[in-house]
Amino acid sequence: MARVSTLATDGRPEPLVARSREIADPGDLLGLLPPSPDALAWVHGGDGVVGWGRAASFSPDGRGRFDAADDWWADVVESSVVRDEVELPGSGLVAFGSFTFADRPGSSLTVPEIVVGRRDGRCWVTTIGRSLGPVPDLTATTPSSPVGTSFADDPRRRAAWTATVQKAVQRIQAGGLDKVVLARSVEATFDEPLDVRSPLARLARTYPSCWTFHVDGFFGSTPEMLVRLQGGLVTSRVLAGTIRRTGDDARDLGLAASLARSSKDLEEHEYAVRSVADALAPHCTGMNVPEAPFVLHLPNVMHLATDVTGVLRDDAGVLALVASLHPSAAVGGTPTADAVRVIAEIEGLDRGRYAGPVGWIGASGDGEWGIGLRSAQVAPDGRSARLFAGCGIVADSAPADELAEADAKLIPVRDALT
Ligand SMILES: C=C(O[C@@H]1C=C(C(=O)O)C=C[C@H]1O)C(=O)O
Repeated sequence: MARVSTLATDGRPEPLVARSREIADPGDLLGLLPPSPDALAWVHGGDGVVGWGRAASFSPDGRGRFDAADDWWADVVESSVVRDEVELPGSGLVAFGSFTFADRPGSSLTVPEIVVGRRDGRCWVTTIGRSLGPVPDLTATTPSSPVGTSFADDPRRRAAWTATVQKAVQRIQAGGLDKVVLARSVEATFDEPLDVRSPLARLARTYPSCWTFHVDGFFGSTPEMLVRLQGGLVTSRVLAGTIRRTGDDARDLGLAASLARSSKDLEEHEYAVRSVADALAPHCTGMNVPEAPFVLHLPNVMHLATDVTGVLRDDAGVLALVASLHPSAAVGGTPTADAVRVIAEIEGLDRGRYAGPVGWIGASGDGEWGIGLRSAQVAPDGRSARLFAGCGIVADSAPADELAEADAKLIPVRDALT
């Protein structure tokens, strides 16, 4: 089932006209966003795309949501007229999107009316609509900081989650399962409706090596690239295996070395890399799957990381690759289908878009989709947000350590909201 919100009388998307023009550097991309829930963002180290307005949108749901989105996008592209004077990833016609983790309603693809992008020192603006629009005024505004944030994370909820982790450990020890990724959520409330541009700016400043995103109130800064397709090159950054930082650099280096030698973490990592490599293999030739991971250092945690690459050998667009990859073992478990069933049974949480794919697609089918981690979903009235974090549970996981790891993964959004 899917709902198309922009329809011509024949049931197809209305034709759009998109034009991208190079512009002088407009400054920080996130600073240009208007104070509106329509704001869309995907930025990484100052580069990326931001957008606003709604030229067209689509809300697919259920198991077929990726294929439905891919078909809708093909129709939009086919019926549109695109004049791209920039020809960089993210210029021309683009849609931003976010998909639910589970086969449920709540996913969306949105073609904005205005997109502003930056890549390697070049900047552009794209206007999208029923007819050719003028270049808008691009002025930065200062977002309002969150007011009166409080988090509901009492000892009872924390104990309930460690009991769930223990349950997962028992299920794994009983056989048939290697790993289950369990998540928890913490509700934040605010005295005034949240201006999401404020946490976005904080996240982008503090986590420049992550991808900072916002789609329909779902925001965060993810370190994990589910898949990027660019000019036939496929890339995925797989993360699994985590250690908390202490704030003492020398000690953290020692911890990074122990992470790279930890058989529990290496095994957990291997499951995740395998699931990505196996999902990409039918679409790729010349795949490179490094034998050993590197350690990715973030301000709050360190992860074992592997960049898997390949050359596209079929005509799949990035959404078809997303469909093959989701959910990876990094956010589901191993074997993934069984692990996802256990998650539905014991986690007791509607993940919504958390741990689902989030990113953008261009007219050629290229695009970038991260996994929606280190994230939160803002309520429609802006007065509360639900933060999410999860951990890969294996046979010898200790529930208290997993709780501490989940706390460390909540830090980016928590800090950005206070
Ligand atoms: C599930 C999350 O993170 C995932 C789980 C990891 C782990 O268990 O070590 C590491 C990175 C992510 O793939 C999260 O951040 O919520």
